[in-house]
Amino acid sequence: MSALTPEQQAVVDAPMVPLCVIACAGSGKTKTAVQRLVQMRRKLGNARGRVALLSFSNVAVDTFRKAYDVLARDLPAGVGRDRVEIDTLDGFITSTILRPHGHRTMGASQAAYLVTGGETFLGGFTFKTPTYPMPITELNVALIEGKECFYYRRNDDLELVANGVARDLIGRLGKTGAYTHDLGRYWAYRALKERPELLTVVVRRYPHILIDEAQDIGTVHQAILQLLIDAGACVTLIGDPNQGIYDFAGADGKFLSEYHQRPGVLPYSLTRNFRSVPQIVSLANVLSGRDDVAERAAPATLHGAFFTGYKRGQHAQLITAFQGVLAIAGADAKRSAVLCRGRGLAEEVRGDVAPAGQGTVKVFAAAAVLRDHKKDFRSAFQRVAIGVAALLDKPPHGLVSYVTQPGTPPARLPEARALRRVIWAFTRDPKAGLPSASLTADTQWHPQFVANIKSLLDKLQTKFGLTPAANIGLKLKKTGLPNAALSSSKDLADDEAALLRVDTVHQAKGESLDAVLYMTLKDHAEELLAGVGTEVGRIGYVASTRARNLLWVAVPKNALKDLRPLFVGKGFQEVG
Ligand SMILES: Nc1ncnc2c1ncn2[C@@H]1O[C@H](COP(=O)(O)OP(=O)(O)OP(=O)(O)O)[C@@H](O)[C@H]1O
Repeated sequence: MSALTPEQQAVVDAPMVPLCVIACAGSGKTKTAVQRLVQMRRKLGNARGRVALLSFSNVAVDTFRKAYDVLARDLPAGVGRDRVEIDTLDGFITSTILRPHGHRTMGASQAAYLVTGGETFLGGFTFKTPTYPMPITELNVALIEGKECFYYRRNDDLELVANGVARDLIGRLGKTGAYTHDLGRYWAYRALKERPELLTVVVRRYPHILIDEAQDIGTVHQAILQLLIDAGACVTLIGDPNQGIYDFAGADGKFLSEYHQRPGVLPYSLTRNFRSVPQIVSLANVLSGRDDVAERAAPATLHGAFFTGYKRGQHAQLITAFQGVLAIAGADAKRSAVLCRGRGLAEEVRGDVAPAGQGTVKVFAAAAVLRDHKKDFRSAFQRVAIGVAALLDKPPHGLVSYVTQPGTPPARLPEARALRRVIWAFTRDPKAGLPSASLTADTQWHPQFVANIKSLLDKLQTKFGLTPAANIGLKLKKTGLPNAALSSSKDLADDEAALLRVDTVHQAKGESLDAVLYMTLKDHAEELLAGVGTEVGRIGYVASTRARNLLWVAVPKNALKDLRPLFVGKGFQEVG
């Protein structure tokens, strides 16, 4: 494992008191938190009491558990290395408070159990709204300055439910022992608040609690933590307030950002970004008003932050262009993504995504399979265009999309139509162009392909002035091709199925991606450019900071004129 930086080490070695660690994107919070856990365990020796390391997603918990298993092997014998609890915050609340003790507060005769909405008996648990009755699974709780507040969501708005009505309904359901995700936290809070002896037991068992991604702590979580803190728990928070994207759940990041103001809490910060190239770290600094440092040097391949326009309903053209650039930037399509602010847009875009390959020769090999096996000439052509662009030295921006999409090419690419004809001819011709997928891939298909693609590249140079890339020999290596007919290769069939992933930003939280295409509507882009003051701004910030090498922000074409100066002002370059 790589060495810790001095600022990471300072967090790990800090005294055994509550810490507030404010960290930038890509700063290695995971590594720091798990090393801190090991160090705490080491310092505690055989003392009774467990240390809890809590986060918000199962993926994060899994990563923590694996890392702890490895690191804990170095703990000296006799140290209570098993006295740790690694879980989600909700998992911890459920297993330590709600399941064993919740039923008493709920007035139930059996242990508390989760309901998710499909249970038939829930039909009797609804609340009135101005339109139609809502099921109790839609009822949410917040605790604002110690006061309970009940609400449900209608589209993007929060609608309040009268306290008396909500309490009555929750109480009735509670008597059956059932709780929903949201109500589970509420009952756990009430159990701790109403039974001081229970609070004492929990704090004695968990005197130290570390919380990662602490910007996501919601209001009921906060109230539970406050009770634990008041009863003597030593709580450390690690997170990035600029990545708080659960405002709607009452998590506005303030609990984290103001935590250091409390007496006895020591402030720490992590300011070195290990994930992104310097250009993307600079952009993140401009957006967040921070001054973080890029640990990585700029690579020789295409990288940085770009913006471009797209026509509504024509996502395919944009995504094809992005895929063309992925190959040029050496980004792995499987570790890249198209990200959207909301689920609706993600679904709309998902319908349009073209297949992605891996490595330039594989792009062509997959094209041959698509043509000969699936008779899908269009996709084969698209693949060939992507592959050809990847073999050129600085291909003109937008080359792939202008070659593959019908329509008038721009003035700066007058040759796009003629190029289209040449690449089509190559795609269709198994003799002088893309060899047949029925040939043995490594011994027959590959040599013929290399000869034909080289003569295509010669033609592109003499006719269109397009120069082949310098490392062409390397790019045309046959690595990964099987000693069997191409069309029988399972690997390639899998590649064909592999789509460039389209997700919401929320789904990509915590990830590192080679390249990100953040697909926006005008207001999403405006808020991204305005910084991290709003939730949509922070969603844009999270999307941008997932990118290791390449970030494209796409806006509807009709918004481009208004937004161009703003993008340029923040340091983005325009695609093409
Ligand atoms: N000291 C270090 N030396 C080298 N690489 C490191 C170091 N610390 C962290 N990293 C690497 O930095 C990358 C980012 O780390 P991580 O995913 O934990 O970031 P993060 O702080 O959780 O980011 P975000 O909040 O943006 O999701 C990982 O690839 C990790 O291995």
